Amino acid sequence: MDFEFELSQRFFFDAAHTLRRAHETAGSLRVHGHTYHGEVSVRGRRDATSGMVVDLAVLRAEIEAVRGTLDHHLLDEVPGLGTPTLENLCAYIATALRARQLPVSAVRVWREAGGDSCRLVLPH
Ligand SMILES: Nc1nc2c(c(=O)[nH]1)N=C([C@H](O)[C@H](O)COP(=O)(O)OP(=O)(O)OP(=O)(O)O)CN2
Ligand SMILES: [Zn+2]
Repeated sequence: MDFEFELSQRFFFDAAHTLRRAHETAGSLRVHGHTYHGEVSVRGRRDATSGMVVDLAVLRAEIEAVRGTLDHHLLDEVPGLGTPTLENLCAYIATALRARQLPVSAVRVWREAGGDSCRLVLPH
């Protein structure tokens, strides 16, 4: 049976942002930081020889390259991110990893402190 698998790798990054919003505006407008947690999932079938969808070392290396554009950055200034919301962070990470030829199926970004979480699911 040729099963289809979903493989996931977690990571985190620390970054600053501001957020212009209609609600609770004061705190969000000042530059401040968060620890963001991320989880990237890739979907596919096993390679007959390696038994892998993709080597986790490759997935980790590609994530690290994208993580480096976010960690210890002011997210407002990251090219291609847009307003630094959880949704845009998910889309940014998914787009960057798909551009690196990874079969991304989902990206989740969350902040432990406030319990905020967002998950982007990409179509098959
Ligand atoms: N749809 C979305 N709504 C909101 C988002 C988002 O990403 N997508 N983000 C925020 C805020 O960033 C979030 O509530 C945290 O508040 P913030 O002002 O950024 O920082 P705080 O220090 O108040 O947050 P902590 O949770 O205390 O770290 C709101 N809405
Ligand atoms: Zn914030």
